[in-house]
Amino acid sequence: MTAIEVTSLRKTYGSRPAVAGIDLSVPHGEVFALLGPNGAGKTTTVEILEGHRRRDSGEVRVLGQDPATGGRAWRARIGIVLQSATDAADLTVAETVRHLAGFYPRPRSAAEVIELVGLSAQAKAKVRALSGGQRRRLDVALGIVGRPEVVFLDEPTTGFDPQARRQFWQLVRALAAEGTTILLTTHYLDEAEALADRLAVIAAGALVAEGTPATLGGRAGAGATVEWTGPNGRESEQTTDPAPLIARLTAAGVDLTSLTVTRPSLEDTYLTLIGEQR
Ligand SMILES: Nc1ncnc2c1ncn2[C@@H]1O[C@H](COP(=O)(O)OP(=O)(O)OP(=O)(O)O)[C@@H](O)[C@H]1O
Repeated sequence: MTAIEVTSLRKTYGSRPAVAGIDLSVPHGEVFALLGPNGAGKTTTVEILEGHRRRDSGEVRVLGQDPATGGRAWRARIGIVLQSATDAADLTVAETVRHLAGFYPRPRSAAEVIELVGLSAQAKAKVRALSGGQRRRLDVALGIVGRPEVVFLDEPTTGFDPQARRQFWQLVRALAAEGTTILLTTHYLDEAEALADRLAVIAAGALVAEGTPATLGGRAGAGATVEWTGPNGRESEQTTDPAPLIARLTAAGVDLTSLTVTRPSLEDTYLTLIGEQR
């Protein structure tokens, strides 16, 4: 059974379609990334899946349940990290996590979650005294304390420093290794590439491409650029099959340490896909 199933999802605000017929299918245990420019419809889609927003039409199932009618038991199996930060509160980090843990039937221990998100040194600090990035880590802690089967992460690492981002990636991998299904939105293409088993690009409310990080938008079959230093200086050639060219260059005595083979990055592919929509 799939963890998340979406068919012909539509949502319009006023006369403006935000989600204009999206189909998605995410199997159990997969890390799935939703990419797309500002206003593409990612948050709207995710909030409908979380049961936080009503759809106009289409079918949605999360863990077999329609989120629009999901009850408390279903909600306890879902973890949510919203785009907006946790409300500033007078509680400490540990108190906040413990408080939320009390709403779940089989929560992780507060100390474990605080450790997982790298906030142990701040456990006794008041939430309102945290920095923006620390506050975001607390959001993540609150999203996973209930040991959810599906976690929705909407731009989870916005405001993280590079070290915190890498730490967060480890956390996502650890959750995935435990079999947690993860739906992630991000504007960081390196993050999508590092974490996602599969990804989808949406633009103007429609899905424009779907695939693995290696195959998205025909990336695997895209040509490579081979560059080397020859007798006439720096030279380059585009090819879909670099091996014969490299063999030729080797036979011609080209200095191999000068040789580079580059393929379009995920960001190149993404920008091409988005550009085609404009
Ligand atoms: N509550 C709302 N009322 C009216 N319009 C809305 C509302 N929420 C979102 N929209 C509009 O719907 C469209 C999709 O917004 P959404 O927040 O889903 O995009 P997004 O892909 O998550 O963008 P971002 O990357 O900036 O977070 C946008 O045009 C936005 O202005």
